[in-house]
Amino acid sequence: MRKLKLLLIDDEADFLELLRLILTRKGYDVTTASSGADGLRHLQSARDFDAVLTDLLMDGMTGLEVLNQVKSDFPQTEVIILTAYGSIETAVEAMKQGAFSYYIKSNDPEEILMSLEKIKKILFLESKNAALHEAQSTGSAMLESRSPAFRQALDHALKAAATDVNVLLLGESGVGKEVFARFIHENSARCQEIFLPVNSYAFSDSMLESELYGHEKGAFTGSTSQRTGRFEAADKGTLFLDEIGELPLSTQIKMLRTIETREISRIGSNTLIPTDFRLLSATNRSLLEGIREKTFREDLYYRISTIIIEIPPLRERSEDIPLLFDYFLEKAQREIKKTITRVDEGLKEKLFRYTFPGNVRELKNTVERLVVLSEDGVLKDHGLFEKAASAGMVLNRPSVDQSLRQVRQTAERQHIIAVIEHCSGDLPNVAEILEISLRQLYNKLNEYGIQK
Ligand SMILES: Nc1ncnc2c1ncn2[C@@H]1O[C@H](COP(=O)(O)OP(=O)(O)OP(=O)(O)O)[C@@H](O)[C@H]1O
Repeated sequence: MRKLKLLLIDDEADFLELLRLILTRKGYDVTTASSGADGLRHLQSARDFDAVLTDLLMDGMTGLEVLNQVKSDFPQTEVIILTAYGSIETAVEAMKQGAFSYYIKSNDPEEILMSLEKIKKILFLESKNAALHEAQSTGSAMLESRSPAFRQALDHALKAAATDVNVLLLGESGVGKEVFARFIHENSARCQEIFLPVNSYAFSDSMLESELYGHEKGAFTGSTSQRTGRFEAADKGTLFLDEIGELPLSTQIKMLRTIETREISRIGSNTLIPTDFRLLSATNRSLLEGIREKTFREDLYYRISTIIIEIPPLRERSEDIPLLFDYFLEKAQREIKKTITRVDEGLKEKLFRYTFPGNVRELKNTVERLVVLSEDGVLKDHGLFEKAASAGMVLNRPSVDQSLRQVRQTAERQHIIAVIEHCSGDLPNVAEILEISLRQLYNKLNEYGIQK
């Protein structure tokens, strides 16, 4: 855990220096100020002190005034009142006004250390709870599926959750790789511990290493305080590395060692710190191609991919669009606080035939947008798909690396599912519309893995 950052305020220079020495030796990061006004200037410029220790009786601004100012401007910062024996009553009054504790200057300094240890524990629990809350608040998902390929992926995820092995999640952007990672974590023995996502894209190469490994104060320009990295913070829990294909080669080498030894050292330190994390990774790029092009290390690939789970794009499980649509519609109504009483029939048809290049994320965003635009409880398409088409996202537009056969199969599969939905599962009727025999229809259903 990082050092607590303290501000000491006292106009008695000798006592200030003595306390500074004691606390610095105990490993605290200490700043001193000789008056209340000077202290507030430090607070305003640094803004991230964990605790202020202030004398009560000072010329100019008193300790009580400092306390009130801190509590109104920096409510997260705790205040410990330092006082001489004669003014205990005022110190007690300070506690009523929000001080964390008070210390009588003639007593054993051990008392101050105990108060600071308590603050440290509270801060640690708060940060852990915040991370856990963040992890759980986005944890809900719609994992029911009629698609055999998606159900198989889920089944593999559940089996992987029962073990502690490294899992690599593959799939296009927006298919739900992070949703799967959370699902694995929540079904694993580590479910009570932290789930920590890191997106390699979000950081520059140099920042990424410090994000993963942490750093000591002064390890590089700008590192003004010590920082715990994600590998260390994920101890006992699960670390989810998204976009792993984007890792720079230097970080890949370092990571390989970390995965093998389960030890890290912060940048600027040689001390090895053990950490027991479970690693889940994801990418929407071909890592095998990366290996061929020498942008991804083969040894790291084998380390992170004990189990590989491939999540199909939404266009290959379009039978799930109605389920997902209902799920997101319900959610959007709750969040946006609008009630939808009717969905335009034409809209459902269009949604169903659209290929969703942005996958589940795009479906979710589309539904949210339509709920916002809805009037009188009616959900209409508002020309959204025409706009998408004119912007180049033509309905059913295949990606350029697909063969004609693949394009034909995707289109056929979607069309068959749409007609089954239209005929409420009446297969003879479906065969008639498609102008094929019932036997040919059954063959197609088997070929495309469509549930009847
Ligand atoms: N099965 C699902 N149930 C509910 N929401 C889902 C589901 N799958 C995806 N989503 C939603 O779609 C969005 C994208 O999901 P997620 O971030 O997991 O995708 P991803 O594959 O990791 O994307 P990227 O590669 O861009 O990081 C999120 O808002 C997520 O909540």
